[in-house]
Amino acid sequence: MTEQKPVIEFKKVSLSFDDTEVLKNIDFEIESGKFYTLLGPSGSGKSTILKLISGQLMADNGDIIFENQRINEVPAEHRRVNTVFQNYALFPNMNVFENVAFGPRLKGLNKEEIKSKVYEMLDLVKLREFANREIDELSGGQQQRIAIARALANEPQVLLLDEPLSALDYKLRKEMQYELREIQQRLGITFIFVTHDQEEALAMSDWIFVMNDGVIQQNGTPEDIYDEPINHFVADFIGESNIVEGSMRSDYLVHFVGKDFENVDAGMRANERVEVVLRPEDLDLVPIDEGKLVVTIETQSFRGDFYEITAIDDDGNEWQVQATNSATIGERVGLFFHPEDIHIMRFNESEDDFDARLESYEDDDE
Ligand SMILES: Nc1ncnc2c1ncn2[C@@H]1O[C@H](COP(=O)(O)OP(=O)(O)OP(=O)(O)O)[C@@H](O)[C@H]1O
Repeated sequence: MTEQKPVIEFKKVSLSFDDTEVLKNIDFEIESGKFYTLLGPSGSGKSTILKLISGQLMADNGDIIFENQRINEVPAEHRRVNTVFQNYALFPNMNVFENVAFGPRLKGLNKEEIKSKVYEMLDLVKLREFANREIDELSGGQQQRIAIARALANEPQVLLLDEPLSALDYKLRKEMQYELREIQQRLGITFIFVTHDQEEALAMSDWIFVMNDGVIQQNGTPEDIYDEPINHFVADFIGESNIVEGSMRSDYLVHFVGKDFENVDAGMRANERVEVVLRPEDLDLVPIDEGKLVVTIETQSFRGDFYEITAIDDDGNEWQVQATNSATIGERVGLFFHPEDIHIMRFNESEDDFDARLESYEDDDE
Protein backbone atom coordinates (compact mmCIF):
# COMPACT_ATOMS: atom_id res chain seq x y z
CA MET A 1 0.00 0.00 0.00
CA THR A 2 1.37 3.42 -0.86
CA GLU A 3 1.59 5.87 1.99
CA GLN A 4 -0.68 8.86 1.47
CA LYS A 5 0.81 12.31 1.89
CA PRO A 6 -0.93 14.40 4.52
CA VAL A 7 -2.79 17.47 3.31
CA ILE A 8 -2.48 19.22 6.68
CA GLU A 9 0.05 18.66 9.46
CA PHE A 10 0.37 20.26 12.87
CA LYS A 11 3.81 19.97 14.44
CA LYS A 12 4.10 20.91 18.11
CA VAL A 13 1.56 23.70 17.73
CA SER A 14 0.68 25.71 20.80
CA LEU A 15 -1.37 28.81 21.48
CA SER A 16 -2.14 30.85 24.58
CA PHE A 17 -4.73 33.52 25.23
CA ASP A 18 -3.41 35.84 27.91
CA ASP A 19 -1.64 33.42 30.23
CA THR A 20 -3.77 30.40 29.49
CA GLU A 21 -2.40 27.79 27.14
CA VAL A 22 -5.44 26.60 25.16
CA LEU A 23 -3.52 24.35 22.76
CA LYS A 24 -0.56 22.39 24.08
CA ASN A 25 1.94 20.90 21.64
CA ILE A 26 -0.62 19.67 19.16
CA ASP A 27 0.65 17.13 16.62
CA PHE A 28 -1.51 15.53 13.96
CA GLU A 29 -1.78 14.66 10.31
CA ILE A 30 -4.84 14.99 8.09
CA GLU A 31 -4.95 12.89 4.94
CA SER A 32 -6.76 13.94 1.84
CA GLY A 33 -10.30 12.74 1.14
CA LYS A 34 -11.33 11.65 4.62
CA PHE A 35 -13.90 12.76 7.16
CA TYR A 36 -12.17 13.88 10.35
CA THR A 37 -13.82 14.95 13.57
CA LEU A 38 -12.46 16.99 16.45
CA LEU A 39 -14.53 15.84 19.40
CA GLY A 40 -14.39 17.24 22.91
CA PRO A 41 -16.21 19.22 25.55
CA SER A 42 -16.74 22.97 25.39
CA GLY A 43 -13.50 24.91 25.74
CA SER A 44 -11.22 21.99 24.83
CA GLY A 45 -9.68 23.87 21.89
CA LYS A 46 -11.53 22.44 18.86
CA SER A 47 -12.58 25.73 17.27
CA THR A 48 -9.14 27.15 17.93
CA ILE A 49 -7.62 24.38 15.79
CA LEU A 50 -10.02 25.23 12.94
CA LYS A 51 -9.11 28.91 13.22
CA LEU A 52 -5.41 28.07 12.98
CA ILE A 53 -6.10 26.07 9.82
CA SER A 54 -8.24 28.80 8.26
CA GLY A 55 -5.83 31.58 9.22
CA GLN A 56 -8.14 33.41 11.61
CA LEU A 57 -5.61 32.85 14.41
CA MET A 58 -1.81 32.58 14.49
CA ALA A 59 0.05 29.90 16.45
CA ASP A 60 2.55 30.96 19.11
CA ASN A 61 4.80 27.99 18.39
CA GLY A 62 5.04 25.06 16.04
CA ASP A 63 4.45 24.50 12.35
CA ILE A 64 1.22 24.34 10.41
CA ILE A 65 1.85 22.59 7.11
CA PHE A 66 -0.51 22.57 4.13
CA GLU A 67 0.57 20.26 1.30
CA ASN A 68 4.20 20.31 2.43
CA GLN A 69 4.38 24.09 2.83
CA ARG A 70 4.52 25.94 6.12
CA ILE A 71 1.54 28.26 6.13
CA ASN A 72 1.77 29.87 9.59
CA GLU A 73 2.12 33.32 8.01
CA VAL A 74 -0.05 32.77 4.91
CA PRO A 75 -3.11 35.09 5.06
CA ALA A 76 -6.55 33.49 5.37
CA GLU A 77 -7.67 34.47 1.86
CA HIS A 78 -4.81 32.52 0.30
CA ARG A 79 -5.59 29.26 2.04
CA ARG A 80 -7.63 26.66 0.16
CA VAL A 81 -10.02 26.07 3.02
CA ASN A 82 -13.53 27.26 3.80
CA THR A 83 -15.47 27.16 7.03
CA VAL A 84 -19.14 26.40 7.67
CA PHE A 85 -20.33 27.77 11.00
CA GLN A 86 -23.14 26.86 13.36
CA ASN A 87 -24.96 30.13 12.65
CA TYR A 88 -24.75 29.70 8.83
CA ALA A 89 -23.40 33.26 8.29
CA LEU A 90 -25.27 33.65 4.98
CA PHE A 91 -25.62 37.08 3.37
CA PRO A 92 -29.19 38.10 4.30
CA ASN A 93 -29.44 40.72 1.54
CA MET A 94 -28.73 38.19 -1.22
CA ASN A 95 -30.97 35.36 -2.37
CA VAL A 96 -29.94 31.71 -2.42
CA PHE A 97 -28.42 31.85 -5.92
CA GLU A 98 -26.37 34.93 -5.11
CA ASN A 99 -25.11 33.49 -1.86
CA VAL A 100 -23.79 30.39 -3.59
CA ALA A 101 -22.49 32.45 -6.54
CA PHE A 102 -20.48 34.72 -4.26
CA GLY A 103 -17.21 32.73 -4.32
CA PRO A 104 -17.27 31.78 -8.02
CA ARG A 105 -18.05 35.42 -8.91
CA LEU A 106 -15.13 36.66 -6.79
CA LYS A 107 -12.90 34.20 -8.60
CA GLY A 108 -13.86 35.82 -11.91
CA LEU A 109 -15.77 32.95 -13.51
CA ASN A 110 -18.04 33.97 -16.40
CA LYS A 111 -21.83 34.02 -16.21
CA GLU A 112 -22.34 30.52 -17.63
CA GLU A 113 -19.65 28.99 -15.42
CA ILE A 114 -21.15 30.66 -12.34
CA LYS A 115 -24.60 29.38 -13.17
CA SER A 116 -23.39 25.87 -13.76
CA LYS A 117 -21.37 25.87 -10.51
CA VAL A 118 -24.29 27.23 -8.47
CA TYR A 119 -26.73 24.62 -9.81
CA GLU A 120 -24.20 21.85 -9.33
CA MET A 121 -23.89 22.87 -5.67
CA LEU A 122 -27.65 23.31 -5.21
CA ASP A 123 -28.17 19.82 -6.65
CA LEU A 124 -25.60 18.49 -4.21
CA VAL A 125 -27.58 19.84 -1.26
CA LYS A 126 -30.92 19.01 -2.94
CA LEU A 127 -32.19 22.61 -3.08
CA ARG A 128 -32.15 23.41 -6.83
CA GLU A 129 -35.71 24.69 -6.76
CA PHE A 130 -34.84 27.18 -3.98
CA ALA A 131 -32.43 29.24 -6.10
CA ASN A 132 -34.63 32.35 -6.12
CA ARG A 133 -35.70 32.23 -2.48
CA GLU A 134 -34.62 34.85 0.01
CA ILE A 135 -32.57 33.61 2.96
CA ASP A 136 -35.28 34.47 5.51
CA GLU A 137 -37.70 32.27 3.56
CA LEU A 138 -35.65 29.17 4.39
CA SER A 139 -35.81 26.86 7.41
CA GLY A 140 -32.74 26.41 9.60
CA GLY A 141 -31.86 23.13 7.93
CA GLN A 142 -32.20 24.65 4.46
CA GLN A 143 -30.03 27.61 5.47
CA GLN A 144 -27.36 25.24 6.68
CA ARG A 145 -27.42 23.37 3.37
CA ILE A 146 -27.03 26.65 1.51
CA ALA A 147 -24.11 27.57 3.76
CA ILE A 148 -22.51 24.24 2.84
CA ALA A 149 -23.22 24.79 -0.87
CA ARG A 150 -21.72 28.28 -0.67
CA ALA A 151 -18.56 26.99 1.00
CA LEU A 152 -18.17 24.12 -1.48
CA ALA A 153 -18.69 26.41 -4.48
CA ASN A 154 -15.22 27.82 -3.67
CA GLU A 155 -13.77 24.35 -4.35
CA PRO A 156 -11.81 24.23 -1.10
CA GLN A 157 -9.27 21.49 -0.65
CA VAL A 158 -10.45 21.16 2.93
CA LEU A 159 -13.86 22.06 4.35
CA LEU A 160 -13.93 23.05 8.01
CA LEU A 161 -17.26 22.60 9.80
CA ASP A 162 -17.63 24.20 13.22
CA GLU A 163 -20.60 22.57 14.99
CA PRO A 164 -22.68 23.05 11.83
CA LEU A 165 -25.60 20.92 13.02
CA SER A 166 -25.99 22.02 16.62
CA ALA A 167 -28.78 24.54 15.93
CA LEU A 168 -30.97 21.88 14.27
CA ASP A 169 -33.57 19.71 15.94
CA TYR A 170 -32.82 16.06 16.59
CA LYS A 171 -34.48 14.55 13.51
CA LEU A 172 -33.09 17.09 11.07
CA ARG A 173 -29.70 16.74 12.66
CA LYS A 174 -29.71 12.99 12.00
CA GLU A 175 -30.72 13.57 8.38
CA MET A 176 -28.02 16.16 7.90
CA GLN A 177 -25.38 13.88 9.44
CA TYR A 178 -26.20 11.35 6.78
CA GLU A 179 -26.25 13.93 4.01
CA LEU A 180 -22.99 15.57 5.01
CA ARG A 181 -21.29 12.21 5.05
CA GLU A 182 -22.71 11.46 1.62
CA ILE A 183 -21.59 14.83 0.22
CA GLN A 184 -18.09 14.31 1.59
CA GLN A 185 -17.86 10.86 0.05
CA ARG A 186 -19.26 12.02 -3.27
CA LEU A 187 -16.81 14.95 -3.56
CA GLY A 188 -13.91 13.09 -1.98
CA ILE A 189 -12.55 16.24 -0.32
CA THR A 190 -11.32 16.44 3.25
CA PHE A 191 -13.83 17.47 5.91
CA ILE A 192 -12.74 18.52 9.40
CA PHE A 193 -15.83 18.57 11.55
CA VAL A 194 -16.06 19.94 15.09
CA THR A 195 -18.60 18.61 17.55
CA HIS A 196 -19.06 17.96 21.26
CA ASP A 197 -21.59 15.22 20.44
CA GLN A 198 -19.93 11.82 20.63
CA GLU A 199 -22.77 10.01 18.89
CA GLU A 200 -22.47 12.37 15.95
CA ALA A 201 -18.70 11.85 15.82
CA LEU A 202 -19.01 8.05 15.91
CA ALA A 203 -21.68 8.05 13.19
CA MET A 204 -19.94 10.32 10.71
CA SER A 205 -16.17 10.05 10.93
CA ASP A 206 -13.41 8.08 9.33
CA TRP A 207 -11.09 9.32 12.05
CA ILE A 208 -11.68 11.07 15.38
CA PHE A 209 -9.43 13.29 17.49
CA VAL A 210 -10.69 13.33 21.06
CA MET A 211 -9.71 16.58 22.75
CA ASN A 212 -9.70 17.76 26.32
CA ASP A 213 -7.98 20.70 27.91
CA GLY A 214 -5.97 21.71 24.83
CA VAL A 215 -4.57 18.21 24.32
CA ILE A 216 -5.47 15.43 21.88
CA GLN A 217 -6.28 12.62 24.27
CA GLN A 218 -6.62 9.91 21.65
CA ASN A 219 -7.06 9.60 17.93
CA GLY A 220 -8.31 6.71 15.88
CA THR A 221 -11.24 5.22 14.02
CA PRO A 222 -14.62 5.41 15.77
CA GLU A 223 -14.30 1.70 16.55
CA ASP A 224 -10.82 2.12 18.10
CA ILE A 225 -11.96 4.95 20.27
CA TYR A 226 -15.12 3.24 21.41
CA ASP A 227 -13.64 -0.22 21.95
CA GLU A 228 -10.17 0.72 23.17
CA PRO A 229 -10.34 4.04 25.03
CA ILE A 230 -6.90 4.79 26.41
CA ASN A 231 -7.84 6.69 29.54
CA HIS A 232 -10.61 7.58 31.92
CA PHE A 233 -11.51 10.78 30.10
CA VAL A 234 -12.02 9.05 26.74
CA ALA A 235 -13.86 6.06 28.23
CA ASP A 236 -16.19 8.38 30.07
CA PHE A 237 -16.74 10.89 27.28
CA ILE A 238 -17.37 8.39 24.48
CA GLY A 239 -20.44 6.30 25.11
CA GLU A 240 -21.47 5.11 28.53
CA SER A 241 -18.96 3.26 30.61
CA ASN A 242 -18.73 1.46 33.90
CA ILE A 243 -15.24 2.19 35.21
CA VAL A 244 -13.91 0.48 38.35
CA GLU A 245 -10.46 0.24 39.85
CA GLY A 246 -8.44 -2.91 39.68
CA SER A 247 -4.93 -4.31 39.53
CA MET A 248 -3.04 -6.85 37.46
CA ARG A 249 -2.24 -10.20 39.09
CA SER A 250 -0.09 -11.15 36.15
CA ASP A 251 0.10 -9.93 32.57
CA TYR A 252 -3.15 -11.68 31.69
CA LEU A 253 -5.06 -11.86 34.98
CA VAL A 254 -6.89 -8.78 36.19
CA HIS A 255 -8.30 -8.43 39.69
CA PHE A 256 -11.36 -6.30 40.37
CA VAL A 257 -14.58 -6.48 42.41
CA GLY A 258 -12.78 -9.01 44.59
CA LYS A 259 -12.18 -11.55 41.82
CA ASP A 260 -9.65 -12.51 39.17
CA PHE A 261 -10.57 -12.48 35.50
CA GLU A 262 -8.55 -13.68 32.58
CA ASN A 263 -8.15 -11.05 29.94
CA VAL A 264 -5.87 -11.77 27.04
CA ASP A 265 -5.83 -8.26 25.63
CA ALA A 266 -4.73 -6.61 28.89
CA GLY A 267 -1.11 -6.12 27.93
CA MET A 268 -0.07 -4.95 31.39
CA ARG A 269 2.46 -6.21 33.88
CA ALA A 270 1.80 -7.83 37.26
CA ASN A 271 0.84 -5.45 40.10
CA GLU A 272 0.02 -2.52 37.84
CA ARG A 273 -2.86 -0.36 38.99
CA VAL A 274 -5.54 -0.25 36.32
CA GLU A 275 -9.02 0.97 35.53
CA VAL A 276 -11.45 -1.60 34.20
CA VAL A 277 -14.08 -0.58 31.66
CA LEU A 278 -17.24 -2.53 30.92
CA ARG A 279 -19.83 -1.06 28.57
CA PRO A 280 -23.52 -1.29 29.61
CA GLU A 281 -24.33 -3.31 26.48
CA ASP A 282 -21.76 -5.94 27.49
CA LEU A 283 -23.52 -6.55 30.80
CA ASP A 284 -26.63 -8.59 31.47
CA LEU A 285 -28.64 -9.74 34.46
CA VAL A 286 -28.82 -13.47 35.24
CA PRO A 287 -29.72 -15.73 38.20
CA ILE A 288 -27.27 -15.16 41.09
CA ASP A 289 -25.43 -18.47 40.67
CA GLU A 290 -24.72 -17.73 36.98
CA GLY A 291 -23.36 -14.21 37.53
CA LYS A 292 -19.82 -12.94 37.90
CA LEU A 293 -20.93 -10.85 40.85
CA VAL A 294 -24.07 -10.08 42.80
CA VAL A 295 -25.85 -6.75 42.44
CA THR A 296 -29.00 -5.09 43.75
CA ILE A 297 -31.33 -3.37 41.27
CA GLU A 298 -31.69 0.36 41.93
CA THR A 299 -33.51 1.85 38.92
CA GLN A 300 -34.98 0.62 35.67
CA SER A 301 -36.37 2.25 32.55
CA PHE A 302 -37.66 0.67 29.34
CA ARG A 303 -35.81 1.75 26.20
CA GLY A 304 -37.57 -0.18 23.47
CA ASP A 305 -35.07 -2.91 22.69
CA PHE A 306 -33.55 -3.12 26.17
CA TYR A 307 -34.04 -2.13 29.80
CA GLU A 308 -31.68 0.50 31.15
CA ILE A 309 -30.88 -0.57 34.66
CA THR A 310 -28.65 0.75 37.40
CA ALA A 311 -27.53 -1.76 39.96
CA ILE A 312 -25.12 -1.61 42.87
CA ASP A 313 -22.67 -4.29 43.98
CA ASP A 314 -21.78 -5.16 47.58
CA ASP A 315 -18.67 -2.92 47.44
CA GLY A 316 -20.82 0.08 46.51
CA ASN A 317 -19.84 0.25 42.79
CA GLU A 318 -22.69 1.35 40.57
CA TRP A 319 -23.27 -0.53 37.30
CA GLN A 320 -25.18 0.69 34.25
CA VAL A 321 -26.68 -2.30 32.47
CA GLN A 322 -28.53 -2.66 29.19
CA ALA A 323 -30.48 -5.76 30.12
CA THR A 324 -32.54 -7.93 27.83
CA ASN A 325 -35.12 -8.69 30.54
CA SER A 326 -36.78 -6.53 33.14
CA ALA A 327 -35.97 -6.79 36.84
CA THR A 328 -37.56 -5.66 40.09
CA ILE A 329 -36.26 -2.73 42.10
CA GLY A 330 -34.48 -4.03 45.20
CA GLU A 331 -34.04 -7.53 43.73
CA ARG A 332 -30.64 -9.21 44.10
CA VAL A 333 -29.43 -10.75 40.85
CA GLY A 334 -26.27 -11.91 39.13
CA LEU A 335 -24.34 -9.56 36.84
CA PHE A 336 -22.93 -11.30 33.81
CA PHE A 337 -20.26 -10.35 31.27
CA HIS A 338 -17.82 -12.17 29.05
CA PRO A 339 -14.20 -11.69 30.18
CA GLU A 340 -13.22 -10.74 26.62
CA ASP A 341 -15.41 -7.64 26.91
CA ILE A 342 -13.35 -6.33 29.82
CA HIS A 343 -11.24 -3.40 28.66
CA ILE A 344 -8.28 -2.40 30.80
CA MET A 345 -6.61 0.99 30.96
CA ARG A 346 -3.55 2.06 32.85
CA PHE A 347 -4.14 4.89 35.32
CA ASN A 348 -3.88 8.27 33.59
CA GLU A 349 -1.90 6.97 30.66
CA SER A 350 -0.99 9.44 27.92
CA GLU A 351 -1.33 8.54 24.26
CA ASP A 352 2.48 8.50 23.80
CA ASP A 353 2.89 6.08 26.71
CA PHE A 354 0.08 3.96 25.31
CA ASP A 355 1.75 3.78 21.89
CA ALA A 356 5.08 2.93 23.48
CA ARG A 357 3.46 0.20 25.53
CA LEU A 358 1.79 -1.34 22.47
CA GLU A 359 5.11 -1.31 20.65
CA SER A 360 6.83 -3.01 23.55
CA TYR A 361 4.32 -5.87 23.42
CA GLU A 362 4.82 -6.23 19.70
CA ASP A 363 8.58 -6.48 20.38
CA ASP A 364 7.88 -9.08 23.09
CA ASP A 365 5.87 -11.15 20.63
CA GLU A 366 8.68 -11.33 18.09
N1 LIG B 1 -10.21 35.16 21.49
C1 LIG B 1 -10.06 34.53 22.67
N2 LIG B 1 -9.57 35.17 23.75
C2 LIG B 1 -9.40 34.54 24.92
N3 LIG B 1 -9.69 33.24 25.12
C3 LIG B 1 -10.19 32.54 24.10
C4 LIG B 1 -10.41 33.14 22.81
N4 LIG B 1 -10.91 32.20 21.97
C5 LIG B 1 -11.01 31.07 22.70
N5 LIG B 1 -10.57 31.26 23.97
C6 LIG B 1 -10.48 30.23 25.03
O1 LIG B 1 -9.74 29.15 24.49
C7 LIG B 1 -10.26 27.90 24.96
C8 LIG B 1 -10.57 27.02 23.75
O2 LIG B 1 -11.63 27.58 23.02
P1 LIG B 1 -12.27 26.89 21.75
O3 LIG B 1 -13.28 27.82 21.21
O4 LIG B 1 -11.21 26.40 20.84
O5 LIG B 1 -12.98 25.65 22.43
P2 LIG B 1 -13.98 24.60 21.78
O6 LIG B 1 -13.48 23.27 22.14
O7 LIG B 1 -14.17 24.90 20.34
O8 LIG B 1 -15.28 24.91 22.61
P3 LIG B 1 -16.82 25.11 22.13
O9 LIG B 1 -17.34 23.74 21.86
O10 LIG B 1 -17.44 25.75 23.33
O11 LIG B 1 -16.78 26.01 20.93
C9 LIG B 1 -11.46 28.23 25.81
O12 LIG B 1 -11.08 28.18 27.15
C10 LIG B 1 -11.82 29.64 25.39
O13 LIG B 1 -12.40 30.34 26.46
